[in-house]
Amino acid sequence: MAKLILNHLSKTFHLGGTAAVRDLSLTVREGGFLALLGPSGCGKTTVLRMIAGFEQPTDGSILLGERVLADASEMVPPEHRNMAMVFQSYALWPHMSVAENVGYPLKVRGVSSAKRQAKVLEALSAVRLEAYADRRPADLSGGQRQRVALARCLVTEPDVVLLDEPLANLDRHLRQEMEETFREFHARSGATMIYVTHDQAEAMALATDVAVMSEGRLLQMATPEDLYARPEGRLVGSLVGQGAILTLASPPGAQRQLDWAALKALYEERGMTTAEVLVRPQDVEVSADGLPATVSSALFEGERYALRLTLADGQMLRAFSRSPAKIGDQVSVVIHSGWRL
Ligand SMILES: Nc1ncnc2c1ncn2[C@@H]1O[C@H](COP(=O)(O)OP(=O)(O)OP(=O)(O)O)[C@@H](O)[C@H]1O
Repeated sequence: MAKLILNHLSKTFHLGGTAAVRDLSLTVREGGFLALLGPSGCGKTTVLRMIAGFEQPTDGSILLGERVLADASEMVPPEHRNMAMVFQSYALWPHMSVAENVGYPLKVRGVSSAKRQAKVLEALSAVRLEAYADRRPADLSGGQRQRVALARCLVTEPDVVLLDEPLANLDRHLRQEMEETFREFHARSGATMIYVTHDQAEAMALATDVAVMSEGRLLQMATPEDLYARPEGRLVGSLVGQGAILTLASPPGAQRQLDWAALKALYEERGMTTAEVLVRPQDVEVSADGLPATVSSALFEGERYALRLTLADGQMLRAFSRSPAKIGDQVSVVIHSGWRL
């Protein structure tokens, strides 16, 4: 195994058309779990299909370690890349049992029946489906089918596992359960995984690294923690986690993490040049002596109220509150921390 390198990768489907992927460079470390995150149409699937070998780059190259998998002039066919792809639709054979489905890629490769059986059992136990070996896919739940698809990709011991929105068809409860399965699968297989999703919570929960894309470009790649705490630019800031973006007077210097004293001063200054500052709801304290605000919406979430607040100048903030609040309430807020985008 080795790291996967995307080097100035571009893809244009039609001559003279707009590029689906533009000059995208990133490295997925060996055994890493990368989520490709971005809105619909931003080019995530096209990146995944280029890595799998279903599309050829128009420009740039893809390398697995030292080995060039594809560039604009040549390309290693998908079956010679030792990668496995898991789709939303599972793509299981309905007429085969679970065990036969899982063992099929080995059968195609001419692996002996005894060896196949052992590998199939091992893969099924990795996704906790040993007891279902003789069932047909039609007799399984959506989550179980997805686990069969995962087991089928595990048997071939791929270097890289590619997942294209694999949980999109599942309900919320099952998604959480499957997230756990994916994490476990990643830990057990040691495979490098690349996971396409437009769901930021899913990307953050699963991956060791998240690459945020927009309009074919890579905006930022970082660990989930870093992406949340230090997003680069408005798009990443609004896509990852909850928060509100305030327009304040531009702070002097290059400092990006701003405390209450700085934020208050910048809010009141109304300078000529402005800066955008991301404020997370947990950094807003309601009922502390600070800026006057009006509650514009209050949503009871069980353990707390999620509030939208309107400041005196009309700007919006999000906050959490333990005590009940209702629309129209006048409050005072302190913003403990903000991140200059
Ligand atoms: N085979 C194709 N021929 C022409 N254009 C294509 C083709 N595949 C994708 N595109 C275009 O490339 C752009 C990126 O598509 P892609 O499917 O990679 O986006 P995505 O981020 O995966 O979106 P989604 O989340 O909706 O699947 C889109 O504008 C799409 O219309």
